[in-house]
Formats: sequence, C-alpha cells, structure tokens
Amino acid sequence: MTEVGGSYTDALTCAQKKELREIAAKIVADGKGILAADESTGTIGKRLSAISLENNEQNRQKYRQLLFTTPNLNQHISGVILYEETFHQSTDSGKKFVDLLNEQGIVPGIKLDLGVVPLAGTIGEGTTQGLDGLAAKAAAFKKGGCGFAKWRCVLTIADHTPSHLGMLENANVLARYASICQQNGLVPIVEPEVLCDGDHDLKRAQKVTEQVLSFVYKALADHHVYLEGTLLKPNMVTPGQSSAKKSSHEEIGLATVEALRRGVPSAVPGITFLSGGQSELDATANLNAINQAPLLKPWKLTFSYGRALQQSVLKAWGGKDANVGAAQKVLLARASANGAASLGKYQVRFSPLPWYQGPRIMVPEYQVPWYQGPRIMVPEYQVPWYQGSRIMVPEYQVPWYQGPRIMVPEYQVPWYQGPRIMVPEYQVPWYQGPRIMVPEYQVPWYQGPRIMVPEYQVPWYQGPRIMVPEYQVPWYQGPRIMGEDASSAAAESLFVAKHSY
Ligand SMILES: O=P(O)(O)OC[C@H]1O[C@](O)(COP(=O)(O)O)[C@@H](O)[C@@H]1O
Repeated sequence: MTEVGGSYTDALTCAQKKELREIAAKIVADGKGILAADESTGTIGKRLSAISLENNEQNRQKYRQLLFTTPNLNQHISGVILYEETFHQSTDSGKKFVDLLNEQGIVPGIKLDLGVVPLAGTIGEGTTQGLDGLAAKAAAFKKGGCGFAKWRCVLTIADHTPSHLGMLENANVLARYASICQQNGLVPIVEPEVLCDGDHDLKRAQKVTEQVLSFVYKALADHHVYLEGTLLKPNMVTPGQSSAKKSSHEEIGLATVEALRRGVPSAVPGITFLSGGQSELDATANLNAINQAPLLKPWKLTFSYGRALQQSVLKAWGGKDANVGAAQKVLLARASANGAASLGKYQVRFSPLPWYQGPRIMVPEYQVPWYQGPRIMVPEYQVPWYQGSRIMVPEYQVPWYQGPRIMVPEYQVPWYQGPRIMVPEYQVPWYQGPRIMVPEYQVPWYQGPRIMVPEYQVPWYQGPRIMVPEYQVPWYQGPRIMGEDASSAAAESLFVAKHSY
C-alpha cells in the first residue's frame, strides 16, 4: 500500500544530503565518467585468460595498478569502482589504491553486491544477494575512503521475461541497498542491467527498459531514497545481440533518451551507462549519440564502462611489464574519447574517407594515435581481438597489392608471413622490426630514411626510390632499385652480388 505522509520521517540530515549531492556531482563532472574496475574474481579471470595470464591475486594487483597509476587519468575519470579485494590492495610501493585514487581527485567506489542468484518461481530469472550485514560493510568502506557504491541487478528479455516478480524483486533489492548506502554516506549507484542477449528489436528493448526503470524508481520512492544523492547505471537501449536488424548510433541514442525520459526522475543528477559487451568504438559512439539526441535531457549522461574501457588496454599490456606505458596510453585514449562523448563532442579522429566505397584495410587507431595521415590496414577478421575503432585508406592507393595487409608491428602478428606496408619510422619509434613504406609523394613531409616497395609494384610512381635489403622482404624476387643513402646502397650491392642482374 502506498505510504501516507504521516508515517514518514526524513532519514537523512541536511548535512548528509549535501555530502551525497556533492559526491554525485563530482562523479558526473563535465567530460568525466567512471572506470568500472570491479570485476569479481571470476569475471576478471575471463579477462586475464584472454591474454594467457593466470587469475591469481598478484596478476590482479598488477593489472589494477596499471590502470590506477595511468598518468593524467583524472582528466577524464572521476570515479573508479573497486572490487573488495582491490579495495584492500596497494601499489608495489605500498600505497593503498584507495589513497592513490583519492589523491588524484578520483572518487573510489565499491561493489557491494554479492552476485546474482536464481529467483524461484520465475523462468530463469535472478535477483542479487548481499543485503545481510550491508550497513556495517558500507560504514567500513566509507571509513576506508570510498565515496560511492554499486549494486548490479540483471534482467533478461525473452518471450516471458522480465516477469512482474523479476522486476519487482530486483527493484526492491536495489532500493533497500540504496537506502542503506545513503545512511552510511555512500552515493548508491543503482544498476538495473537489462541484458542485450536475445534477438529482440530496438522497440522491445526500449519498452522493457522503460518498465524496469519505472519499477526501480517506484521502489526508490517507497524506500524514501534521496534521489539527488544517487546515480543510475543503466543499459543503453540497443537491439538484442542476435537481432537481425541493426540500429544506427542515432537510433540507439534516441531510443535510450526516450526511455530515460519516461522512467527516470529529473531529480537524479546523473546517468552513468554500462557498456554491456559493446565494442569500444560502439560504446563511445552510442554515448555520443545519446548526448546529441535532440530531446531535453535533465541529467548528466556519461559512462561507467568496464569492458569498453579495458579491452584494448588488456591487449596492449599482454601481461608484460614492458608494455605498461603503452597500455596506459590506450586507457587514456579511450577515457578521453568517452569523456568527449559524454559532452556529445566525440569525433572520429581519423576520417575514414566517406566518399570512398571500396574495400578497406586498416590498423587499430590506438596503436598509432598520433598519426593523422592515410592508413592501410588489415581486414578485421585478422585481428579479432581488437575491438576499437579502425581507420583506413582506399585500396586504390596501393593497387598493385593483392594479398592481405597488415600495418601492425610484426611481433604483434607473428603468424603473418605476408608483405607489410608501413608508415615512416619516426612515427612508430617503438617498433624495431623491418619496415616497408609507401612512396615518397604519399608522405612528402617525411625527410627520414625510407624503405620502399619494388618498382614494378608501383609503376605509376616516378620519384626516388630506396629499397630494403633483401632479407627484409624475402618474399620479393623481382628487380630492385636503390636510392642514395649509404645503408640502402650497401643493401643493393649485396642484392646485386647475389642475383647479378
Ligand atoms: O559480473 P561481475 O563480475 O559482477 O561484473 C559485471 C561488470 O558489469 C559492470 O557493471 C559493467 O561492465 P560493462 O561496462 O563491461 O558491461 C561492471 O561494473 C562490472 O565489472
């Protein structure tokens, strides 16, 4: 039954409300969002196994240290969600992660739920456990330096779900958690995730999301949760992952904002989306489209991404100490892109030449973020591990080449034996392997040494040519022409001596 005014007493003092409001405002500050690094032990195990690392405490600490020590992380990240183990961990030099984050002005948060359990009487639905002893835990995390918390509930879309009970129960447990958090000075992030599994279309996803949100905000009202001191972490409205009909970023942006406008009170200061298995680029482009949707949006709309901030970071790291700096640059690049998207100002940094309709091949953007010129890349299926954005040059720029193309350094694709085409050396100083380059006129601004492809392969090119030593392009058996510089001349001598043509 609906509560009547007389049975209600304010659960929070003005000072408590002010503190909650201030924490929430800090988290959704302009151009910033949350790094969700709260993967439970099982989930982080999946991420680590993708780079062949054992799921042990030491590797988990190493990885989280990499994330939290990223230089300038606080430019785009305002909050980090921690798993309980991580909350207790420190850097190699002994500084607690929580202190490290607080010192950077990043608010540490804590995952308080204990995962999903089956909900009896439903068709495969669940609820989230963890309420027992929650007040004491919340108080301890607050004392330990956290400013917010997160609790995730999961709802599924299928023929008969989500059920009324599923929505009611999950909304209620989120509200109870939120109420306990606020009593203990933590801003509750309320996460009712409608999973994208299934073949439903965008409309169905929108309707279900609207219903779920309505249940959640009814429950929060019933529990007298102070909305100004909360944040919402919802799914974006997307078609089911196995849906035959794909939607554009604009359609997703509009459907998401429509659903939020129907279900989320304007007293809520911010909405921090989960990425839900989207590719990194999609998660950024969708957030951008959400912020560009031509509808009134009374809340801040930003990110609280796990996978969409970490996929390429993990790949760039690969578990090797030598790659920590490179991986941190990747994290900063993703955070910066999402920060821009949270303002609706994200631009694909490299234009994919929209007038060109032919086939394209590419290198991943994060590997050469400083490069503004044309790029030649590998087909996507050749680097399936890479989820980020890709940019390309038209095939006609290298018409002589029929085979597969790869621009990434050799060590990253050791299985690839074919020819490689690359940008000038100074642009990828970290790369030590052999290089083959495009003709001079294509990079006229470049004055350094060049290594070129054989003449017959680019007959249209009349400019100076410099060739690589034979051992660098063992696959090439044709004539070679060399340029002036000594190293190339030496290489030519060797080649001519061997082939005497
Ligand atoms: O299943 P777990 O280990 O609780 O993790 C779920 C993950 O989902 C999130 O809520 C959202 O993550 P994504 O952005 O990857 O969807 C994370 O905060 C959390 O790490």
